[in-house]
Amino acid sequence: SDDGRILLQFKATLSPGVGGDAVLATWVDTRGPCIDQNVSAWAGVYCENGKVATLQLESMSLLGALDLDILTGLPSLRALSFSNNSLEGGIPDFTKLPALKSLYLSWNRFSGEIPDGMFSTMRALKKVWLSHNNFSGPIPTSLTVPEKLMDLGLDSNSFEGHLPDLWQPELQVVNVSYNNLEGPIPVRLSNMSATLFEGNKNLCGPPLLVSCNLPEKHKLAPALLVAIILIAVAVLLAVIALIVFLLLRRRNKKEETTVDRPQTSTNSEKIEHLEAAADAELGSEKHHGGGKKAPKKEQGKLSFVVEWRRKFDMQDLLRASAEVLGSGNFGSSYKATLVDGPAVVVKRFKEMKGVGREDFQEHMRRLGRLSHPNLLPLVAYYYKKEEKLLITEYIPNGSLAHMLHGNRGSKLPPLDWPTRLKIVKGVARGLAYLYDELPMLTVPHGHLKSSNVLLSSSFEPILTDYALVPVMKKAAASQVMVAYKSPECAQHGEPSKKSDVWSFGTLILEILTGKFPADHLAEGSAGADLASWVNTVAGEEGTSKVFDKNMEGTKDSEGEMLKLLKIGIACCEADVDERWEMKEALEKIEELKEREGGTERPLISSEGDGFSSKAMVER
Ligand SMILES: Nc1ncnc2c1ncn2[C@@H]1O[C@H](COP(=O)(O)OP(=O)(O)OP(=O)(O)O)[C@@H](O)[C@H]1O
Repeated sequence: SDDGRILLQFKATLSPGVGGDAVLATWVDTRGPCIDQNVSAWAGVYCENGKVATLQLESMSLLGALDLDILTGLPSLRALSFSNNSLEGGIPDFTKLPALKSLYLSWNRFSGEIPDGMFSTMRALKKVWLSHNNFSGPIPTSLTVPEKLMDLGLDSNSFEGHLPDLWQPELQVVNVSYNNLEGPIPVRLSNMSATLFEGNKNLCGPPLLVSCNLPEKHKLAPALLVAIILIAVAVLLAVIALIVFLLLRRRNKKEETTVDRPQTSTNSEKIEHLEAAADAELGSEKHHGGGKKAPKKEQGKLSFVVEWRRKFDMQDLLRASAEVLGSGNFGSSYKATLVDGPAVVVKRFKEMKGVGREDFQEHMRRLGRLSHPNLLPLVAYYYKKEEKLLITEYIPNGSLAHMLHGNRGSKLPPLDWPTRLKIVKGVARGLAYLYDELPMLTVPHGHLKSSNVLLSSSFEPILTDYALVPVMKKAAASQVMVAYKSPECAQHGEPSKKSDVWSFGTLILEILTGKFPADHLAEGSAGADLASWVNTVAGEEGTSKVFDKNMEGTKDSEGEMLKLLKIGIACCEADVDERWEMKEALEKIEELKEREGGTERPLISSEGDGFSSKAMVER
């Protein structure tokens, strides 16, 4: 095909580093990239209506300069991402692709000035991410031309001069932090979060706390100033009254829904949800008369992000025997055993309303590309405006939460020290991988807790529910993770790059003490987290009193256990600046050893181990 030929020419211009060549190895000239209307056989290439629409070549260690000229032969191309590579040279010339909607060049080594008029013909652009490069010079003023612009990331470069008024009606994020900008922040940008502007030595004015020292002649006459203040106060009061009114109304509504929906889902509820989804699917097909318009028809289908052993569709899921696994903060999970097939887990999300189809799809593809032994791979997703499902493999051994807290009275032996250490190491490796692969996310995991750590038959930990913050409603994202939530999230709702480190620290302490973090929150007062408990008990009664009494295999390993305890406490450092980075925590953990010369615990077989996933109760 034409698209295939062009992409192969483009491939010849790329130089991938270690690992990246595996992706490009799937680009081979047999049938071209778009095997079906909307499916591509080439990794990183996504098709719509049989034409290449998206190129997402992220984290492939691509080197050298980027030449986009060949891509002008792909008229349906709408999104380009080269994030997290080692590309260098000046900004690639994308102006010959005027239909582009998204351009991601973050986390590379691009440098030099960007021509001021470069964006003046790019009217379709919605997302422009140039963060974490070495761009310099002024911010191009033509960035005000794309009037649908929603996200603009210019942070962590060396842009200098004044910040132009980049305001646009659709603009949601404009991040210019960590540059060399100066002067006042344009008034229309002043209601955005201060973190988007920090790290510039000479930027001033709201939302930053630094006021601009205007020259004398610009200072306002005192009477005028008083009038302005009075008006501002009046407006503020009106806004507060409106917010209180809206909040009260929302709370009333919320109370109604909580009464309506009991915490634990029933099987019939699952059927209802899945049926609703399928109805919607069939409905849309009926509606569009057998699919004259292909993009509409695709809406109700499962989209696979990985080549899976056996493909299935919505109908197969409905025919599958189902079992409710639980209902968490994000939504409910069901185990569906496909007719003559494996079991999968269907997770239905309730807090993803309002996330656009393109954003959702783009992020799911990003997740589909991840591959690490300690991460549960995403298999497929289902997108409808009112219904979002994620499908993963079913892991029969249950979760760490279940092994640590749910096995009293059952025949399962408590986890011994070498197994606990193995779990901590695996979690650390999975997290570090997420940090490497998704540097564009502030919180790469975002939902780490013991019920989201599943265990393989050899007790290798498998993380789930990761990297979903970008597709959550903002309010929902900051509400979840109650017991593992870092102080900066709990108090200011401002997550940092180290927020996952806090959750990880809490998890380490949970693994060592056998205590459930939420039990400590229940005790009430501020600072009532697991780390504070550990600190208090260790101080008053000695560290040996902290460890889980049921933990075996600890002979001759007290020194190593104590080191891990200290690592857990260091990760739970309240001061974000003092707290370790993920990388540092991983390095320290890799150095730890289990007891030498001891006997290995017998492994529990993965089949018929006598506990049903139904019993996985969250306390
Ligand atoms: N792929 C899976 N295989 C086996 N068990 C799973 C799988 N995914 C989740 N579970 C288990 O099913 C139960 C419910 O999971 P779910 O993710 O819905 O809720 P949660 O993890 O308790 O809360 P949250 O929604 O906040 O993540 C948990 O005990 C979890 O360990």
